[in-house]
Amino acid sequence: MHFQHPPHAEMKLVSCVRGAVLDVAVDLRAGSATFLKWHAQELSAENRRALLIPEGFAHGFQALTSDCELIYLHSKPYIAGSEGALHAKDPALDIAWPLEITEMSERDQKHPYLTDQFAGLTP
Ligand SMILES: Cc1cn([C@H]2C[C@H](O)[C@@H](COP(=O)(O)OP(=O)(O)O[C@H]3O[C@@H](C)C(=O)[C@@H](O)[C@H]3O)O2)c(=O)[nH]c1=O
Repeated sequence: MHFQHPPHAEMKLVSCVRGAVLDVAVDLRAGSATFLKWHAQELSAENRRALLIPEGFAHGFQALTSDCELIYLHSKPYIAGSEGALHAKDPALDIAWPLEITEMSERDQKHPYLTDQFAGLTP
């Protein structure tokens, strides 16, 4: 589940042009009524939906077919040093992934679980 820390927080518009994914956004905004809650939306070439993910949210997805292609439009440039991430299986998020997670990048497997110290992102 990826995001960029402020002041490089970005908005993303995600669509799936081949296959299907479950696309998930997690609210990381400090003080938000939906802090650490997630929202999932199936995006597919068939349903032609797109998900707009605001600044202050983490984003990730699970492939539902083996042939997915996604397009992301980002509102800010990629800044390597400002990357942040949550673990997709973090119990504090309890994301209901529809399939067993069988593949994850080495980098994404290493993200630590959240602790009580995480107070959220402030713009
Ligand atoms: C995202 C990105 C990565 N990179 C580099 C960093 C790294 O060395 C390599 C692979 O990066 P990542 O492992 O972050 O790639 P990836 O896991 O595909 O990252 C993406 O995940 C999804 C969920 C998102 O929401 C995207 O915004 C992006 O964070 O590419 C760029 O040079 N430019 C970029 O815009």
